[in-house]
Amino acid sequence: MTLRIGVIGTGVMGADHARTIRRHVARAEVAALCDPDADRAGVVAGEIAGARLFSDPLALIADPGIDAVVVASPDETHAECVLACIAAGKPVLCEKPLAAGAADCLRVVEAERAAGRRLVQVGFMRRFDPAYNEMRQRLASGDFGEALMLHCAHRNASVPAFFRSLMSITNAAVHEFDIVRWLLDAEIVEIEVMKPRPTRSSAAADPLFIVMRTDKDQLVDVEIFMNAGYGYDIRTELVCEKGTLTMAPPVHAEQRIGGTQRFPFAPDWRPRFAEAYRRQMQAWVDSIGTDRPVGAGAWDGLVATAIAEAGVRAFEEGGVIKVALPRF
Ligand SMILES: NC(=O)c1ccc[n+]([C@@H]2O[C@H](COP(=O)([O-])OP(=O)(O)OC[C@H]3O[C@@H](n4cnc5c(N)ncnc54)[C@H](O)[C@@H]3O)[C@@H](O)[C@H]2O)c1
Ligand SMILES: O[C@H]1[C@H](O)[C@@H](O)[C@H](O)[C@@H](O)[C@H]1O
Repeated sequence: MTLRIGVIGTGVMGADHARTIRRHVARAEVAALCDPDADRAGVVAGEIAGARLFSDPLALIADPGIDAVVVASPDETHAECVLACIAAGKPVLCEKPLAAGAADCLRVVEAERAAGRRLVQVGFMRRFDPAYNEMRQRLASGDFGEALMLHCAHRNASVPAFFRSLMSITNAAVHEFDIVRWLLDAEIVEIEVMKPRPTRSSAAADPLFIVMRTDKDQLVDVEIFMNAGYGYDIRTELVCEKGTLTMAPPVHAEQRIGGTQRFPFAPDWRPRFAEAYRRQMQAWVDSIGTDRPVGAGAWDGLVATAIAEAGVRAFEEGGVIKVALPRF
């Protein structure tokens, strides 16, 4: 049976997800697209035969011709859409962050628990990235001993148009908050956010330097640089007792020309994580109707946003802030 997916938001990521489903995902089709910007939705619809157009996300979610939903609208719209999916009993793959704040994430966690089954997956696609998976497998092999420290850098060529200053923590670094927990199989317990001299190419506080401690006493640092200029670059180095694991940038064609050797960088995240987006979408589709959920769930979405909120406090107040999580 073909899963009929409705995609909410047809901007950069919604369009990318719709194209990924159409080109690369088996047993699924894009049955509907929704965006208040009819021109944007129309461009994507032009590439996908038979996709119906909606302007109201709640109408798309309620439509009997839709089996499952991808939410790729702005962060502050996620919670309402995901809660409506849970109420309609429809599986939803929601882009990160699960919601703009931890209180809304908690509403989602509670609604899913009340529904009694897993319906929510959060689009922390790095969990499906081949490079991160290899690092995790090698760590699990035991050959490297225990992980002690993790160095991360998250650099964008330029800041996305919709960004406000601390979205570098709530929208960008939230990827590291999730992948660090997944990679180290540990919880982040405290966070500090330092501000070096800011770049002159941005009005916002950029870059930021984040230091976290896990419940296994490991230290993690994350450089977040939203206006790095040269390209999209995600770096990770895991320091263990017996060796290190460094994520190599996926280069498709290393260049040697004019007496130089070049490693080209993509302008944004789509080429870097294309395989992760594809694997994430196929795994989500395949998991629907089974009792084997994949990827990050609503609780993971809540934890990542709770760490982000502690990070925002650390930025504003200075010093080390403990991460507070609700208990059930
Ligand atoms: N996983 C990733 O790597 C990744 C990358 C980029 C963005 N994102 C996330 O994806 C989401 C979308 O980001 P983007 O870069 O595509 O933004 P975008 O601004 O390019 O697109 C957002 C689209 O949503 C539409 N929209 C606004 N309100 C809406 C509503 N209520 N219902 C339906 N559509 C609505 C807008 O008109 C726009 O077309 C964000 O939550 C962002 O954090 C994730
Ligand atoms: O919203 C985007 C997206 O989540 C990317 O994956 C991330 O690397 C960017 O920093 C962020 O701006």
